[in-house]
Amino acid sequence: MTGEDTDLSGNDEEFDQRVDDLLSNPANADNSLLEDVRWLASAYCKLRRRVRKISLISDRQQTELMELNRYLQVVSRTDPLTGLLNRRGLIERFETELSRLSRSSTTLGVLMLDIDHFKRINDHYGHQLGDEVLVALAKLLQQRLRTYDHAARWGGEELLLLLPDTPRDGTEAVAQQILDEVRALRWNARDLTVTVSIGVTVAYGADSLDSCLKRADEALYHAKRQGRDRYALA
Ligand SMILES: Nc1nc2c(ncn2[C@@H]2O[C@H](COP(=O)(O)OP(=O)(O)OP(=O)(O)O)[C@@H](O)[C@H]2O)c(=O)[nH]1
Repeated sequence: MTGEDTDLSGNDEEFDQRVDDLLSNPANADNSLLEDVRWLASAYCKLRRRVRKISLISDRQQTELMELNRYLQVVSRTDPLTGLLNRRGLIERFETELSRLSRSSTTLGVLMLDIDHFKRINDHYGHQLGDEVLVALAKLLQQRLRTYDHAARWGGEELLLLLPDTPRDGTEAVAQQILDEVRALRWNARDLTVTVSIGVTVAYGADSLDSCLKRADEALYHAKRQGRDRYALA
């Protein structure tokens, strides 16, 4: 067969042009292979379209997969009732903050907060109001804290707050403000007053997660023992 060049590799436009040239060349008019070339060129075009479609789909699937992954990352670290971080989410943030501390001279305020007599609230006003109390406290904390603070539901009625770059007096001031703001909240059940107790500690340098949690827990225990609706320091 006569053609300037029988190498059909290269880009798509070039390929199409070469096939056209081959087919329209009068010297090839009687060539018995012409039909085969026409058929192959058409099959190749169809194949090309399919490959394009498949790669578009796989790009879209990849984007969807990445979005799903991001969503799962958030959901698996969020408490469904309050929208705060869950324990897993907070542990990750805590470890990041502690590793930052080990390379700086700043301090990290840690507050472990527990609703006082929550069992009585549930028993007296019902579990649904108990849930409402948890949601309202979470909202108060989210509004109260700075954007780079971290708030989590640590357990049933226990919340944990991390205040990066916050010294002891600043951490105590936040604890006192939270106590006052929670006490001032008003509820649909008018005779209900909710208070919290807070265990406060401050992490420095090479502090470990376990030791911070232990101190915050001990401090919380003291706050409860000393009469609740207060913070204690460890
Ligand atoms: N409504 C509701 N209650 C919960 C939830 N998680 C835990 N609780 C309840 O919280 C109560 C905690 O009770 P306790 O550990 O005895 O503590 P408390 O009554 O708050 O007493 P103090 O901590 O000593 O002041 C239990 O009755 C749990 O059932 C929740 O998601 N929603």
